[in-house]
Amino acid sequence: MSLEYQKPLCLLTPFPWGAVTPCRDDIRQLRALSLHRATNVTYQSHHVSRSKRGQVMGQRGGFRGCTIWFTGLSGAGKTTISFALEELLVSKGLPAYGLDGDNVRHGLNKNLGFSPEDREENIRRVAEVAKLFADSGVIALCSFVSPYAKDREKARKVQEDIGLPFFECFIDTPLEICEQRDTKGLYKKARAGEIKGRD
Ligand SMILES: Nc1ncnc2c1ncn2[C@@H]1O[C@H](COP(=O)(O)OS(=O)(=O)O)[C@@H](OP(=O)(O)O)[C@H]1O
Ligand SMILES: Nc1ncnc2c1ncn2[C@@H]1O[C@H](COP(=O)(O)OP(=O)(O)O)[C@@H](O)[C@H]1O
Repeated sequence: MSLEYQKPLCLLTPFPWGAVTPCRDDIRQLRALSLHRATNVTYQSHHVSRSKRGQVMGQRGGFRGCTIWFTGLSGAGKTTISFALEELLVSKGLPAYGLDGDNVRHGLNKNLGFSPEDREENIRRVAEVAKLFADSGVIALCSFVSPYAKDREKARKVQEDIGLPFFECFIDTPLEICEQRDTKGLYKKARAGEIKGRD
């Protein structure tokens, strides 16, 4: 498959000393290119079926793989609920794993910030990871602000396209309550103009 751009990378902004830095449109194009960089790759089928995996996962037998996706404001209670559910499921012999925004951003996604583009990429990667967990028979519990419906819909599609259930759960805590909690001091910083939605 060839990947050619209709539009050339023409919007480079020169620095006074002659170096160039890509502008936002260029970054979008570069990112789109980097997301589809590999060519000549062929999907390799596994020899183990989901039901076989289900037989060896957990103490309860049967395939349980799915994704439960918690979305909501910072401070809404996503992590609390997700990790409590993880504990409950594991205590009942059901394999579960909590993938949390703060944690994933320390590792896999530590090169991403909070611009709309970075949030989109954050959710795309996590959806792919959750798909692998779910396909292996684990209940993937994802707790991410994931503010954009289109990104959550893509995450759902990634799972449902291969027959894995996906449950979206909106933690509907009002902004005023989240701001009162402000466990990380982010709302205070945002009100003070120290951080913006993109920072
Ligand atoms: N600007 C800004 N906006 C939102 N969140 C911020 C920001 N800066 C840092 N943080 C911290 O990062 C956590 C959110 O990461 P996510 O990966 O869930 O965000 S997103 O889904 O990509 O929007 C979020 O975690 P939670 O508070 O648990 O939601 C914050 O601790
Ligand atoms: N249902 C709840 N009722 C009251 N406080 C809660 C509830 N869920 C979470 N909290 C508290 O709110 C704060 C933020 O919760 P957290 O799970 O970290 O939110 P998020 O992951 O959405 O940012 C924590 O101090 C937590 O103890």
